[in-house]
Amino acid sequence: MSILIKNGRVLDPDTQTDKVCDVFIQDDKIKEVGEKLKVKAARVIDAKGCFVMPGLIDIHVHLRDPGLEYKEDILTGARAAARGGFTTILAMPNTKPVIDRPDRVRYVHKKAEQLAPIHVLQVGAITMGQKGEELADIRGMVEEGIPAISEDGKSVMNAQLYKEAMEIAAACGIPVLAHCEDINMVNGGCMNADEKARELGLPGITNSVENVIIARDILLARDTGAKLHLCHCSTGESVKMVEMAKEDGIHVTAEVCPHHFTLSTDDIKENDANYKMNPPLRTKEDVEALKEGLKNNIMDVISTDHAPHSKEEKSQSMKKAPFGIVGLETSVALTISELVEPGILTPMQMAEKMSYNPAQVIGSERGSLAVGKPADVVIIDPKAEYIIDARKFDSKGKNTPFHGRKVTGKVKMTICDGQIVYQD
Ligand SMILES: NC(=O)N[C@@H](CC(=O)O)C(=O)O
Ligand SMILES: [Zn+2]
Ligand SMILES: [Zn+2]
Repeated sequence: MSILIKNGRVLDPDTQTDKVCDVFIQDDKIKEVGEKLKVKAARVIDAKGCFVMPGLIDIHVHLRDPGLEYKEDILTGARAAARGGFTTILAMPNTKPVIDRPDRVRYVHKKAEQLAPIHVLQVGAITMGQKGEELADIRGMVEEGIPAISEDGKSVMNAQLYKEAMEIAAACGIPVLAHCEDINMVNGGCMNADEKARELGLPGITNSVENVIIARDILLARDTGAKLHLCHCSTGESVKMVEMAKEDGIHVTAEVCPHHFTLSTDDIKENDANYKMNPPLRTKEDVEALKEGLKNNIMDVISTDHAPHSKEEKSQSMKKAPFGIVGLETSVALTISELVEPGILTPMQMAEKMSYNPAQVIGSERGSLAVGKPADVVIIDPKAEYIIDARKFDSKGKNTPFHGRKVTGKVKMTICDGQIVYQD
């Protein structure tokens, strides 16, 4: 099959292309990029007024498969991703059982190959059962194709064990995706520790809960030479520490999730657990620091931390409900509405943070529209206005604080390996 995407604003960080032109796809590859291409194509798409970017890459997703399929499964999660403009996603290993062995990685990759419209890569856990006691078979899982290791959902609190894992990751050439949370400091907290928490009578989570582990992980990355990627950064201090680490030449990258640059603790509605996630929504000052960090490229990646839960689970009180919100189907709209429209990020920076940079973190050849690359492409109308309706999500998870929010920016089409996998 051949596809000609005409007249879009092509934004490709890899080739530094930002101009209105055409993209010609033949079979599963980018065949030609240029102005007014004279080619015969089976399908011609008019992308006038739209962004044409390399397919988006989300390196932080929870697919809940195996074992928690009532929240999400590989097929529904991958469909939600395609609808959100993503052509590659990384699935975190905090499933049931935990993905801590090669055969468990194989299960996900096999099922994804059979069912998923996009690329699903399984991340391996760091310790057996995420118990923090003994290392998982990291080398075995690398042979099975994991692009990274992570203990996401918690931190490996034993720094010596964690350091050993980082050494293995460094030797294998894969990054460590770090969830930074000192579990001893959480103390039952369920939202940011601030005036609002006192008002609501809820126990708080301080910035230090995150900051102390970020500091530790950066120091261990320096000692081990491991590639450290900091997940869901939420504090102003995290931005400062990442900046310092980069100045020192330490291999560290960092991500910010749309909810952390869109909402602050002030937006929390009383006893609505759709505002409960880990790390929690922080203060306006933190939000400003995250935006500034994204703008000046200290923060490299926008990831969703798509964390689906059932309606029953999220209908519980702020105290009782599990942490996490869905994000695959709202990320593009929030990034455009909150960062691109107000001029904080250029459209090119959006392509960097949602596609090219995440590809670099995991050493993927994707995230590029260079000739010869896999034909993973997303077409986005940056001017389309609509109201987010969680009931229309392909994800099983409807747990979002953004239901009913007016946004700008809509995914019109997602193409993966030359196949149209989503069309608005
Ligand atoms: N972010 C969350 O609030 N929850 C995630 C775990 C995690 O990403 O730490 C989950 O698995 O539900
Ligand atoms: Zn996490
Ligand atoms: Zn997560």
